[in-house]
Amino acid sequence: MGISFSLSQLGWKPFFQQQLNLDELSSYTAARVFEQHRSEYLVASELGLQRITIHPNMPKMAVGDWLLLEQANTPEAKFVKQLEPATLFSRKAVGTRAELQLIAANVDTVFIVCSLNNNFNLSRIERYLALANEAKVDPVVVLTKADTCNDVPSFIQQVQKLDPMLMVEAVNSLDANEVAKLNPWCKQGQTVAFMGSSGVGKSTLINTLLGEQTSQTGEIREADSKGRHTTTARSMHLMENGGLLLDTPGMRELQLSDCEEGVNATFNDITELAEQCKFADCQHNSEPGCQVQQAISQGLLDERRLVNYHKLMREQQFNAASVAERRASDRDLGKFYRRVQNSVKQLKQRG
Ligand SMILES: Nc1nc2c(ncn2[C@@H]2O[C@H](COP(=O)(O)OP(=O)(O)OP(=O)(O)O)[C@@H](O)[C@H]2O)c(=O)[nH]1
Ligand SMILES: [Zn+2]
Repeated sequence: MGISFSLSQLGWKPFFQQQLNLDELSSYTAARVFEQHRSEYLVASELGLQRITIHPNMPKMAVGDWLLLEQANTPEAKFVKQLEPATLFSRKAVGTRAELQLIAANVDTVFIVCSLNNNFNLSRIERYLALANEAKVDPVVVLTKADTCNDVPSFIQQVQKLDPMLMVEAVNSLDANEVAKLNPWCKQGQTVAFMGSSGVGKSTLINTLLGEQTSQTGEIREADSKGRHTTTARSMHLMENGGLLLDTPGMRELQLSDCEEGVNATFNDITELAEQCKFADCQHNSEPGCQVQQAISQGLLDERRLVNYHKLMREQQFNAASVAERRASDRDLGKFYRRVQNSVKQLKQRG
């Protein structure tokens, strides 16, 4: 097992402690999922890193999840139960069965990465904010490639206008001194993850945040994993200043689906105005007494923001509905098969 961790290093919080009774606290070991593979999880606990084989009767877990182990210090370590996650990124699987795919659990902060070049896009940032809000994870907008931009403050201001409480930082991801601006969210026991479109500099940022630690954790895992490959697609890493960095490709492909709450939270300026509209079902188009339109005409609200609010709302509804439809059509197909089987049976019985 080699390396060992303290519970606080691993991100243990009162929220998890409260889920356990005294008996469980004394008999079992709490462990956190660091890597997810097809047939096993790599988990970390006070006893170190170890592999847990996935059994069909185990609940589905994601990187970042907490679980309890029995006899954790033996090769027979047994999964006892999964703890309820404090936050969760999930998505509806595309396919015949409408399954919920768990992407990342117990993330404290998500860095919404956007570069300061022609890729800069406020509506895209709002989309990521909706996902973060739905997952109940605190967002921080990280504007990368600040070194290539000659008017950084104006971009920061534009993002800040989306929400005066929003955290925004501009960095050159290649410069560790600048990336240190993110340290307040990367302290011991804090878990961070990343969202952002391709090429904005997520990998660069991640490498800078991991610093020297990349190779160190790599070596530890190599020694531990009996020669298996050290890097993995879905994994957590320790950062130089003690935080945990969660990097999984699923985060990069997250879609808006069934996240009305997250969208509304992102646009709470609009939803608050909407409460004052004359008509309860106001669509904020050209209805009389529309407070949203009034705010736009007074220059208090960006029309782009209203357009994007409608767009994201429709998108999440559409994705959620198509999942429900898939589920319904699956059921119909199931019924059809059963009908056919029954009539075959009846025919056989008669024959
Ligand atoms: N000048 C400058 N270049 C950067 C910065 N961040 C990233 N880059 C460069 O931008 C390019 C893309 O960065 P990546 O880190 O690969 O981007 P990514 O978001 O991980 O992209 P995917 O792997 O496609 O998801 C690379 O050539 C980086 O060196 C920055 O802050 N300043
Ligand atoms: Zn209205």
